[in-house]
This record gives sequence, structure tokens and C-alpha cells, in this order.
Amino acid sequence: MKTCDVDFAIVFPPTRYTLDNDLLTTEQRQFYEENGFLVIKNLVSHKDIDEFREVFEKVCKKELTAPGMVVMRDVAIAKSEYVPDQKAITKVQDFQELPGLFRYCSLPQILKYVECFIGPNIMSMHTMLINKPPDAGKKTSRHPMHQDLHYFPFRPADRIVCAWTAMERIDRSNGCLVVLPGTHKGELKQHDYPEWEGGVNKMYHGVRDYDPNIPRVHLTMEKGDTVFFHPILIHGSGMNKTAGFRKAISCHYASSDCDYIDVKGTTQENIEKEVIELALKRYGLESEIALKDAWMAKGRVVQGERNNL
Ligand SMILES: CCCC(=O)SCCNC(=O)CCNC(=O)[C@H](O)C(C)(C)COP(=O)(O)OP(=O)(O)OC[C@H]1O[C@@H](n2cnc3c(N)ncnc32)[C@H](O)[C@@H]1OP(=O)(O)O
Ligand SMILES: Nc1ncnc2c1ncn2[C@@H]1O[C@H](COP(=O)(O)OP(=O)(O)OP(=O)(O)O)[C@@H](O)[C@H]1O
Ligand SMILES: O=C(O)CCC(=O)C(=O)O
Ligand SMILES: [Fe+2]
Ligand SMILES: [Mg+2]
Repeated sequence: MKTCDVDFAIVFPPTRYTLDNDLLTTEQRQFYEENGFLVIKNLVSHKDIDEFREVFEKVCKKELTAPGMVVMRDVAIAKSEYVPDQKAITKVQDFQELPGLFRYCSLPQILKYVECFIGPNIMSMHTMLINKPPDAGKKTSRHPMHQDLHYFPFRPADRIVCAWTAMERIDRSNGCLVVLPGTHKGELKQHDYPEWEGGVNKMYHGVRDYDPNIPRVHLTMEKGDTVFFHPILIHGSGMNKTAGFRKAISCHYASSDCDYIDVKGTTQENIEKEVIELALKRYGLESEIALKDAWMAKGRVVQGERNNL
């Protein structure tokens, strides 16, 4: 049901994190404004998810690959000998050139929601399929509490949103997302590697000084449920205590009207340094110009026009 614009203006407090739209209910809009995330049940069909799973399995078996795609193993087994198929793989990142997975980022039902947060000119900037392995006993399957904006050299933050879809039932037993509601209203914080005895995955930086009194909310989700969340929202994910590989697929979108920023002298300098070192190792890229170029090269317009990014 569409709310009349006049009524809307009267009943609704000022908005910052959402844009005027015909899709979100007043309650949903208020929820995102207040909490920085919104779960939409059953948004992606089981058929689509099963297809993404098949493509992922082919990637693990090296039957499929694509330029720029990063296939990452869990730190607990990174130095062990070859482990076949998906048992080795913790995450596939940057699959913008792999149509069988990238189709997720263009699903019209997802883009309809994304537009409510960032407007009509939508670019996919960062893509991941996370295959959280059964914990090898060192708790390395956890993802420390963090803010995704730490990784992104573009602004404004309010015109960036993540869509994260559960590819199966995900709850506390296999390591669901854990969020600190309302933290999207804060600032981007200093991130460092957590001091975990068992080791920590490459680039899994965490926030050290978040307020321990903010209640943690564990998001239990069914296959196909999708959460949209703000890049300053503090979140992480727990340990996978099951024998299965917990799967989720995600895309970070930004408005193409965002601008690149220079992260020199900011808390983001440490991640920039790691990214540059890696790029140097992998592609022989050197300057920070190249860092911006790398984002420009992996960003894809999925709706509207390409402006700044
Ligand atoms: C909103 C965004 C949030 C995020 O994305 S957070 C996480 C972002 N993380 C990333 O972007 C990291 C992506 N991963 C990668 O780039 C690669 O997988 C990585 C870690 C460089 C490994 O590259 P590979 O090509 O697989 O190289 P390799 O097997 O020959 O190993 C090279 C050296 O890396 C080490 N390694 C591999 N996987 C690791 C892991 N998971 N954690 C920590 N270290 C890891 C490996 O032991 C090896 O080390 P060494 O050189 O022998 O000392
Ligand atoms: N001791 C810890 N130090 C820092 N971060 C932690 C610690 N324990 C958990 N976390 C982080 O907090 C978030 C949620 O953890 P949570 O406690 O829900 O999961 P868990 O410890 O793996 O399992 P459990 O459900 O048994 O508590 C995750 O991001 C996790 O990485
Ligand atoms: O465990 C997950 O799927 C969440 C990962 C995450 O937050 C991230 O990669 O930024
Ligand atoms: Fe994240
Ligand atoms: Mg715990």
C-alpha cells in the first residue's frame, strides 16, 4: 500500500539513511534509520541459490575461473598441503567477471531495495561468496567485529549498502551475522588485526574499542533471506561449530555519484597499505593511483548511469 506523500511528511521523522521510495513500509524505513540494517525474508529463490551453489562448486574444482577473481583459503589450512574442492575454500571474492555468480548482483528484487538506500545509479563494488568452513579448532572461522567502510575509499557512506543473502539456514551454530544495532550512526573506527591466539585470516581487521554494552543481535536467517546493511554498522560472524560449510553471497553497492577519497592520514591507511602490497605482489601494481584504478576496474553499473566511481 502506498502512503500518500502528505501523510508521510507529517508522520515521518527526518530521514538520513533511506531515500523516498514506494517499496519500504514506514516500519521498515524507520527500522533501517534506527538500526542500520533490514532483513527481508525469502527475497532470493531457492532455484537461484542452488544455481549459485553449483557455480561455486565448479570454481572450487577449478572448472570455472574469471579475471580478477580471488579464491581464498582459511588461515588454519592455508599452509597445509593441497585439500581438494570446497573444503579448502573460505571465500571467493571479486566475481564480477563470472556471470553465473554475478547474476546475484543484478537480481531485480535486490536492486529495488538497494535503490531505497542509495538511489537509482547503482554500482556493484565488492562481491563475495563466503563459505565459512567448519572451525578447525582454532576459532579462525570467526569474522571479527568490523565496519565494512574500513575497506572502501569512497563516500558518502550513506550511499553505500551491502546485500547479504543466506544460501542455507544460518544461525548461531554455523556462524551467523552478529550486528550491533544503531552503530551505523557512529564514526568509522580504528581497525587492526584482533589478537586471536589461533590466528586470523588475511585482512580480517576488527574494531578493538566498540562499546561492550551495546547488545549483540544474532541474525538467524533462512535460505534466501537477505539483509541490507549500512557500511558503518559494526558486525561480524561467529564460529562455525557444525560440520558443514556455511554459505552466504553478498554484494556491496554504491551510488555512482559517490566520490573516491584519499585515505592518507586516516584510519584506513593500514588496510590501504596491505591492499597495495598485495596488488604489488599479484599484479605488479604500484601507486595509489593504481588502487583507485583497481576499484574503478572492478566496479560495474547494475542500474542507471555511471557517474563518478
Ligand atoms: C567489506 C569487505 C570485507 C572484507 O573483504 S574482509 C577480508 C578481505 N580479505 C581479502 O581481501 C583477502 C583476500 N585474499 C587474498 O588476497 C588471498 O587469498 C591471499 C590471502 C593473499 C592468499 O593468496 P593466495 O594466492 O591464495 O596465495 P598462497 O596460497 O600462495 O599464499 C600466499 C601467502 O598467504 C598466506 N595465506 C593464504 N591464505 C591466507 C589466509 N586466509 N590468511 C592469512 N594468510 C594466508 C599463505 O600462508 C602464504 O604465506 P607465506 O607467503 O607462505 O608466508
Ligand atoms: N573473544 C572474542 N574476542 C573478540 N571477538 C569475539 C570474541 N568472541 C566472539 N567474537 C566476535 O563476536 C562476534 C559474535 O561472536 P559470538 O559470540 O556470537 O560467536 P562465537 O563466539 O563464535 O559463538 P557463540 O555463539 O558460542 O558465542 C563474531 O564477530 C566474533 O568474531
Ligand atoms: O561471515 C560473513 O559472511 C560476514 C563477512 C563479512 O562481514 C565481510 O566479509 O565483510
Ligand atoms: Fe563485513
Ligand atoms: Mg561467543
